[in-house]
Amino acid sequence: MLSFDVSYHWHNFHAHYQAQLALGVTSILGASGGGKSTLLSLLGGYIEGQGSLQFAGQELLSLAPYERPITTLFQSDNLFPQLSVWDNIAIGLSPSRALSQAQQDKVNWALAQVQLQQHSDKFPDQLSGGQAQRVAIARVLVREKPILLLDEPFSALDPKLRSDMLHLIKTLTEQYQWTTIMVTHSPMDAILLGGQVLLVEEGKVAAQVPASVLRDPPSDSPFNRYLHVSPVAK
Ligand SMILES: Nc1ncnc2c1ncn2[C@@H]1O[C@H](COP(=O)(O)OP(=O)(O)OP(=O)(O)O)[C@@H](O)[C@H]1O
Repeated sequence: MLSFDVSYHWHNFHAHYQAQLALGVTSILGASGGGKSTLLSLLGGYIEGQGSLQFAGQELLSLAPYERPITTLFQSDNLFPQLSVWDNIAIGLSPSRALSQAQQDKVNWALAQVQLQQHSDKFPDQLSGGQAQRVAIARVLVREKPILLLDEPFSALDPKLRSDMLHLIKTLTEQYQWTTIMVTHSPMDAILLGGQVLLVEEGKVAAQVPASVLRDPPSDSPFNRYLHVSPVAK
């Protein structure tokens, strides 16, 4: 269980997020400027908030990003351009990339999980956008952190690749029992991933529902405003 009760202030933007997230996937939806990325940055430790952030009984808010049981996957720029695919994954295990045999086996295993064994000697500028994100996912795999934060990681990909990636994240989250939190602008992505959905508005968690509710929200759902569904028309 990941639970948070965190406040953050930036000029006129006053946020106070509260929620409890079970294992599995949670998507974060909400209008632009509502505070989705700010919430993710607070969880990852990239900005400083006040309050409490607990995972499996441990308080995380006072920890630096690298001390938290968290990996973040950004929209792009997840890879080091001067390192090969192999080294980009190896660096998740050791900053020096001097790996034991067991660690090398793990890199190979992660490459196989994302089906990039043939590409291990390539460099990021030789990869497609989807391949680059799969390398970043392989690094998430070897790091073995139980919480994965995704900030619109697949929005630059074409629809087929995007749905492949979402399936991969869904499968890996179930297989490794991660707590995965993804910011997205697409209700369809949230439905595809399943799990829970948070609606973030004006710096608050305005609603938390199972993703399946988005298919046909009840007439009094706060999601209607966001989805542009008129309660009268329903
Ligand atoms: N460190 C910061 N620097 C600049 N703006 C900030 C910062 N922290 C918060 N804000 C403000 O916080 C508000 C929420 O922004 P945030 O990026 O979290 O929203 P969002 O829901 O992710 O939006 P979008 O969907 O457009 O990415 C904005 O008004 C933004 O200007």
